Amino acid sequence: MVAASPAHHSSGEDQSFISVPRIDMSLDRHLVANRIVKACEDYGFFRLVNHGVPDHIISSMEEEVYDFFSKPACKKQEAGPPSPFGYGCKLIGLNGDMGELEYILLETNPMAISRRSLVMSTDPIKFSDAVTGYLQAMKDLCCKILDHMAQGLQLPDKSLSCLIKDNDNDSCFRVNHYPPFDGNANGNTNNSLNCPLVGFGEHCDPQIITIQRSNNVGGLQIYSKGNHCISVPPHPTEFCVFVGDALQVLTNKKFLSVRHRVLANSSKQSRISMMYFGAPSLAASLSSPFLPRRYKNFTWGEYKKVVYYRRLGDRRLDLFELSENV
Ligand SMILES: C=C1C[C@]23C[C@@]1(O)CC[C@H]2[C@@]12CC[C@H](O)[C@@](C)(C(=O)O1)[C@H]2[C@@H]3C(=O)O
Ligand SMILES: O=C(O)CCC(=O)C(=O)O
Ligand SMILES: [Fe+2]
Repeated sequence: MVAASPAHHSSGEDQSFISVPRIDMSLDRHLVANRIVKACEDYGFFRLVNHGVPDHIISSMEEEVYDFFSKPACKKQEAGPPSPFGYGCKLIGLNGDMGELEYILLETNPMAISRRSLVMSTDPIKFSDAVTGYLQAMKDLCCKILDHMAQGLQLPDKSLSCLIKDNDNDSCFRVNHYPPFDGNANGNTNNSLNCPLVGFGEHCDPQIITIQRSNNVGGLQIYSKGNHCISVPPHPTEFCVFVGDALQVLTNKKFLSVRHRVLANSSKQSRISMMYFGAPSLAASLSSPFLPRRYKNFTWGEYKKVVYYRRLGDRRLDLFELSENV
């Protein structure tokens, strides 16, 4: 059991009543661009409606996900351990972080997906079609969001989305399953203080942006600039967008990556989340057009190496900051 002791909370109370920005992508382009920029400046996070992703793309992907997670443990383990891709249970990354979840982490290139499908499903073609379809929709949506951001930030057209369109982009895809919480059946004897159980510990995503979709079960919390903890209600048709570390660097801190976590015991139902992490190629420089520069010069590949040697909750970007008077 992974209980969140008060020492792990970087925030005070849960400000559940604060509502996070909700952006309607079908509105006027200029309005959407400005709202996205404002949401990223204020929260590093927003919810997206009228995003244009067809229902059948989402439902085919979800069907495969439910099929996979309902297999017996020994079958799922054939797709693991994660290195970092593959099936994992409770252990997150290589440095001892634990959570109350199981997950699959996948590459996004179609060749890798079809290879992995062989161990993920008894119908590998159906599995790989569903994943490829979902990932293409996420890539398109990611580029659309980044184009709006570039417009709102008055950057050259496509200057952010070209990082994701690059054939060598390093985007990845994670599906998390937080099993239903049952205090007794889990042998959960040390939770008598009613401590929240951590499904996925507090962290920032390292990439440019993350596009998340969850089923209708809650648990996600984000930390606002003032370090207030905000519970994000689940929604069956919306996506959530998170600013990641790479975008913090590219915008020279105009946007800050959003710290977030998932509590596992807020419901007796299974929670599923599907996370598309949009990342540039390993060779891409993260240098910002905004001056004066707050970060050293480094590539996504250099940053990623640091990420994988660190603990989940570490503030990894601090290592790349330029001191104020340089
Ligand atoms: C503990 C870790 C897991 C992680 C790599 C890391 O060393 C630190 C960042 C973690 C994270 C968080 C966001 C994504 O879920 C993820 C895939 C990523 O890119 O960075 C995970 C990594 C992982 O699970 O391997
Ligand atoms: O399950 C969620 O909604 C968030 C998971 C998460 O933060 C991650 O996979 O990086
Ligand atoms: Fe995350």
